[in-house]
Amino acid sequence: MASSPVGPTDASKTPRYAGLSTFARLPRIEEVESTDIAIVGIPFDTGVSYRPGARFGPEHVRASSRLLRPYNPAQDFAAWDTVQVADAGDIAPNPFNLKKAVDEVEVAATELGERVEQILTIGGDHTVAYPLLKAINKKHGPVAVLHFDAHLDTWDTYFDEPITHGTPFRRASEEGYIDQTASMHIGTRGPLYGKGDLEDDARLGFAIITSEFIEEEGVAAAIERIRTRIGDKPLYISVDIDVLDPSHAPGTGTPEAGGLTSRELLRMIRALADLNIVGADVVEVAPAYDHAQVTGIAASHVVYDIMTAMAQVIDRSRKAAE
Ligand SMILES: N=C(N)NCCCC(=O)O
Ligand SMILES: [Zn+2]
Ligand SMILES: [Zn+2]
Repeated sequence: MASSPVGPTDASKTPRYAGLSTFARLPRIEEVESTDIAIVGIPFDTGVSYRPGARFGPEHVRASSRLLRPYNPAQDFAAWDTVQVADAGDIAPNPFNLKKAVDEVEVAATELGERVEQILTIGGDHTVAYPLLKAINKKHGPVAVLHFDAHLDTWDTYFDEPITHGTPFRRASEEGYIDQTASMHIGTRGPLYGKGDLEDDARLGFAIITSEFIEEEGVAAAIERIRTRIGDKPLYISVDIDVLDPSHAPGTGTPEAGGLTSRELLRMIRALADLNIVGADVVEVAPAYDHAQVTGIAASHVVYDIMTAMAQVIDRSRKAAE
């Protein structure tokens, strides 16, 4: 872009607790000439199987993101100096009809994707990953999905319904949006419906790094496996905040004991900054069960580190084109 990017409201001039909420107090998309990375909320939770409330996730993550600062030392990168990041507001799909809702998300994400380089979504329940992958498929073809979650989310139906927050990656795999040789779940744990769940999941193209593996072998070993499987394939990152232990993320709809720490999750995300990231979502923040923004802050930092990694991807490709 010609002019330098518009950054967030200056916290040394306007206190960070003042003003309307955008992610990290960044400008709204209408306020800038062109946008490289759009942060967009999807307040939606009609797909949940247990505790509702993820429809209030986007506003909670935005409110919990006010303390973020411009320079990310963990990636040695200042995203907002380099690319234009803006808050694109919310995609607000039909709350009463799941089929209509996923179609609306797909259309809105496709349109937004034509205007910006990358979209980083704040959910919303995990249902939204299905239409988001459908939209990204039109731009990039099948993508490697790196899915951080306590759950597989490759189940078939609930109450005979195919579109739910427990089924997005099965639908996406069946419809050909994911690269079945390069996709993975990270942080999986907890009870399943049966052993067949794992067989179905493998058939749908996912490898698994369990929460237990990370405890036993360590984060470095997990990173090594992720990098080997994904390589330079176009990469979509989907983070269900329930991948974190409930002590790190109580504010979510289907919590499972024995999860990751926020430190482990952030370290894995930072290690992916040189991969070919093409899109991401952070979902399942349900503020009614949160306390002191514990979950909101964890989610806002996950968004921040993914955003920084995305900005590095854009910066690299611009430098290579020069
Ligand atoms: N995507 C999330 N968070 N949860 C899926 C759990 C589906 C179930 O109740 O079996
Ligand atoms: Zn989950
Ligand atoms: Zn999930």
